[in-house]
Amino acid sequence: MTEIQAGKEEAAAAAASDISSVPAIELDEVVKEYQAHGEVVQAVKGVSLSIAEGEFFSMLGPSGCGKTTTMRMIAGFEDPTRGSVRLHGRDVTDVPPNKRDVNMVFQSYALFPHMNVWENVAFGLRRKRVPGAELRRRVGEMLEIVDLTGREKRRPREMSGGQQQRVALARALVNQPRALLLDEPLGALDLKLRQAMQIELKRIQREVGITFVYVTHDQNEALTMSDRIAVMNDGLVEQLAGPREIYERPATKFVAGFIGTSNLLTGTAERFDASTVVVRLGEGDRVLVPVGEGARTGGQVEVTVRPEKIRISREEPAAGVSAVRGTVAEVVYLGTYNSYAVNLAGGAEFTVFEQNANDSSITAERGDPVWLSWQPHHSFAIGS
Ligand SMILES: Nc1ncnc2c1ncn2[C@@H]1O[C@H](COP(=O)(O)OP(=O)(O)OP(=O)(O)O)[C@@H](O)[C@H]1O
Repeated sequence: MTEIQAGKEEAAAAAASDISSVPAIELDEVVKEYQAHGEVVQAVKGVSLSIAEGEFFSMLGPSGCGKTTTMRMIAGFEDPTRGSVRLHGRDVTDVPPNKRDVNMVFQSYALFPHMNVWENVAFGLRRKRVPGAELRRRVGEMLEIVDLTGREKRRPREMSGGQQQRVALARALVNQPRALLLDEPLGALDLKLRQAMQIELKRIQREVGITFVYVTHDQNEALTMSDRIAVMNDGLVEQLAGPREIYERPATKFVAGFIGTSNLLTGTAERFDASTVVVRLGEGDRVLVPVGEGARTGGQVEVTVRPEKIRISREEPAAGVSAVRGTVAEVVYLGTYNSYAVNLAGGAEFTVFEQNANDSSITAERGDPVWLSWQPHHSFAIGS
């Protein structure tokens, strides 16, 4: 037995003895290919991930990146072309959806229009012939969790979109699945309701303690609710981490661009002192990057910095910070902050956010020459 095999066996034995350490969902090198008009489309190109019991896990990415296909393979609605799916330690790759102990909630709530709220939620339990007293208790409890007590007699058409979505959620949760899969469930709601429902969903998930897997193309939604996020692009996971790390330390250019706004600079990296690398941009400008933040010396590197970390000023900043010069191309007043588009001397275009903390005056107007500066630890080199 090799050392690696021995290590794997030990880990497996440890996992088996401690039920909570068995992941709720595991995908192992999952690939999905479709045949479309004589061509093979690879919707998912090899995804491996492990979702912990009780986790709020999101799959985030642009349209067509393979999120829904990945989720449908977890649910069992699609068979992987290659790779395997495990739920709570059991290989379910060939197990049909109704035997998987997961439930799915869709954007279209698919409620029964002729049934009232109570009947909609009770439907699954009736089919399973759950006895009357237990059924009433479970439906009642679930309606309380989704905050619909008192609305039992309403029909779906007599309710708002958010309320209907909560009925759909209650209907899925009342069956006590071990994991709930949600595919853009808030997609049909307007922004205000969506935001309210995001907080609601997170609360409900905490209360019921079930693993939630959430598919969305909305970065704010994923950042608000998730314990961890898998950012997907073109059938692959580009980064898998907590919201803070995804935002503060995007692993690739794609992630940096997809989550929030980021500014990119290209330059030549040189060792400056024991703790800092300097990236020279031409035009005399330079960016400082702490050693260990990926800026390999002796070649071209790309460095990124978020718009809210940058200070815009008319005067040259003090030494010790990264500083570049530019000209203001546009200023937009957005209430809580001002957004500047700045053309840098080296050719790049930067976005800078300036909080309206003190007064509503704007530091610079269109056409003004400015300095942009930020602390070295706010920038890091980024992979392509
Ligand atoms: N049944 C199918 N036949 C052929 N191609 C498909 C099929 N289903 C999905 N695809 C393709 O696979 C890719 C991934 O689709 P998928 O629906 O998983 O993406 P998505 O990230 O969920 O996108 P969206 O946010 O638009 O739903 C797309 O290019 C899509 O056109």
